[in-house]
Amino acid sequence: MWSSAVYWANSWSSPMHGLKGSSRSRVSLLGRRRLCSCKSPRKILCASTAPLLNLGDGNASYESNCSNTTENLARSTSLKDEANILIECRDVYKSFEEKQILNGINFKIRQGEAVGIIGPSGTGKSTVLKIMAGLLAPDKGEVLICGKIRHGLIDDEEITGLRIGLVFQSAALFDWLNVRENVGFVLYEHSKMPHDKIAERVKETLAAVGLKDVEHKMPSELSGGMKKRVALARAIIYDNTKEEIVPEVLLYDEPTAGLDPIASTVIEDLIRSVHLKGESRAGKLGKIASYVVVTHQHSTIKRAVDRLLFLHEGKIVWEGMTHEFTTSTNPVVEQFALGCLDGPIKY
Ligand SMILES: Nc1ncnc2c1ncn2[C@@H]1O[C@H](COP(=O)(O)OP(=O)(O)OP(=O)(O)O)[C@@H](O)[C@H]1O
Repeated sequence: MWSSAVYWANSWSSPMHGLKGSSRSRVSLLGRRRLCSCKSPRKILCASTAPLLNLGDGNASYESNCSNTTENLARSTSLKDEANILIECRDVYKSFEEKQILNGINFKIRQGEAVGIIGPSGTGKSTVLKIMAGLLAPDKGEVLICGKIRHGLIDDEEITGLRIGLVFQSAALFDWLNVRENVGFVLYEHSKMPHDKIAERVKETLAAVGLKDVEHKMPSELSGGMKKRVALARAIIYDNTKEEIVPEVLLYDEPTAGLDPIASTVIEDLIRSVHLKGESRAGKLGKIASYVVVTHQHSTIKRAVDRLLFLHEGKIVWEGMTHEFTTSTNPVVEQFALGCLDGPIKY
């Protein structure tokens, strides 16, 4: 049976920011094992053994052009299909001290979906990702992983069969490790692959995100866009010597924040493309998995997302396909889409 695992696909700002108590102590165990001396926690990985994905028929191809980027996954995903729900939030509430952030949110992430979470700043989008990833527990409500209620946080032993990766917003690659060690982290920590094979996988994965000859560089020597690509490589690297690749959902928190339009396009296309490939030792293509992107950028919504959830005042107030977003007559969505000062959203 596959095991579930939540990992820090990419710890842009400190991954421990916002974590308290047991979560913090568990996550703080992340560090070098072979790369440093501490022991790794049972099921928490620092980067992904992400299955790179196909669209189910094994023949899916990805064209990185403007016209078709939002359509492929949408076609393969029927919203009426209640089967294959990978993650579900049921009536989830969360507050921080006196402040009520989530007020009973409900949504499902199905196999193969590319979902965006949008909404005003401070409305709780990152909190939703952390709850989905199991880094924060809801005060009330349930999170179901592959139909099973998750009772605890990331080290829940009961959930099997799905990996959940969280890709943080700000570039905080481990600054004491070079690019090879950062990208290969999960393989050094959690696989039996020999180091020379890991180095090969790192090289291949860096090539997949358009980088070469950077393995020996330190994060401080990289531009912001390069750091994001390195972090993406760390999120998608996987052990291809295994017979099976564990299905996975990747959660991206503002992956294009702070990038120029062209660098954003590169990342958006990478987010799409890395979900369409992947092969295990047995030559099996990776299982279709899904991803969720929290973003404020229109280009990211258009290029990297098929379905949108709009979060406002602690609730999902609108849900629809990306192309419906700009034509919605929901006043909250309309105001947000047009960037108007007048409307129900108050700043
Ligand atoms: N660990 C925490 N402790 C206390 N307050 C928190 C914590 N995490 C988040 N918050 C608060 O919860 C609210 C929602 O934060 P969150 O980061 O989820 O919003 P967001 O919608 O992702 O915001 P943005 O779009 O600006 O990134 C904010 O007011 C934030 O200050």
